Amino acid sequence: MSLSQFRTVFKYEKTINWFPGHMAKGVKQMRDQMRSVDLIVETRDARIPLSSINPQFEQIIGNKDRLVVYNKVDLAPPYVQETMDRELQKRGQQAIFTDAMSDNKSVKQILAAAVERARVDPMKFSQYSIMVVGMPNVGKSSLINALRHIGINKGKAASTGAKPGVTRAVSNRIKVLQNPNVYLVDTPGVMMPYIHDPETAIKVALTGGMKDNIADEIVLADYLLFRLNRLADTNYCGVLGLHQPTDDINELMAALGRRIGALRKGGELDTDKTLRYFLRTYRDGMFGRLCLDELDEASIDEFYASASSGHPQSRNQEKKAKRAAQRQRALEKKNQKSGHGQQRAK
Ligand SMILES: Nc1nc2c(ncn2[C@@H]2O[C@H](COP(=O)(O)OP(=O)(O)OP(=O)(O)O)[C@@H](O)[C@H]2O)c(=O)[nH]1
Repeated sequence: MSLSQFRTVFKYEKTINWFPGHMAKGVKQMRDQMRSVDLIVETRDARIPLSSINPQFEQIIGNKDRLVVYNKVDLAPPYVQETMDRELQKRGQQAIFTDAMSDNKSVKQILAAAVERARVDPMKFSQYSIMVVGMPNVGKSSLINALRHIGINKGKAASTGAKPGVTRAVSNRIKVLQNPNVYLVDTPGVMMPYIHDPETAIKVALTGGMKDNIADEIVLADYLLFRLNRLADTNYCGVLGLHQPTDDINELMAALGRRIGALRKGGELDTDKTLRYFLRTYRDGMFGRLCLDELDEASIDEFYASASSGHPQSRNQEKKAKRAAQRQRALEKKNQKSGHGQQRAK
């Protein structure tokens, strides 16, 4: 079968939601501290320039001065920068594109923007405060560490990690520059309380924005395969050692499992190991620089139109989301308690 005969739509109806207690608490802390902050750096993931926009931040940020930072540009194709720069300008927003891990020059632009603003107001010169917000795992803490290193040549101040949800509370102020004195506040990654579009949730999970056990990994892998084929990007065949592109995730798993030797006793395929390998290969950027969102003008306009209408959430969905969040919090509390209990019993 050739690429032109492959699926053109991805059928999946279930939405995936992840809004644990620390996020609800984080939102409250952000709101409480908003008044003492001069600038919001809203961080997004350049691989999913639209899906990493959390409309909840609109309510939190309000009219505060905002800088949009698209991080992880090293993993996204260059057209993301051109397109989103133009689209944000149209909407009166300033965007900066960064690679927090290996491009200090890109990160420095955030300091330059802060200095420019602090200079305008002498009152702010001695103390200019920035709050860094964004969805989980977009690289907020990595950016803060990079800024601190560039600004005052000091080491890590914020914990980072490949898994989402490393930062669990709003941090104390972290100094990143002297004269003007610029301080940053790190915040926990915040997900939308309810993601109404299943595809958006899959993209966020695929790029590492949700805990792995929240989403069904086979669905993530199947979606990734679908996207790679839709992009007509068959680079994955070479990377994974496949003879030809396929539209069938089970076929891909079987071939890949054999190739990497992910087999259980008796020669049965170790699906979990193979899935993890496939997802990790993508997340490490081995398939090339890919954008999972459609960035044609019509899709972008549609996204903003739907976002500005408040992503209509039915009363039922709203109630469902609240109940899911409550259940998640209760489960976390229970796990914490049983964890303490086990520690005491040791
Ligand atoms: N390739 C690439 N990886 C990055 C970049 N920035 C951060 N990372 C990686 O992305 C992962 C998440 O980074 P963090 O800085 O912990 O993300 P965070 O937004 O603070 O995460 P939460 O604690 O979930 O809010 C880590 O494995 C980082 O090494 C980047 O610009 N490029």
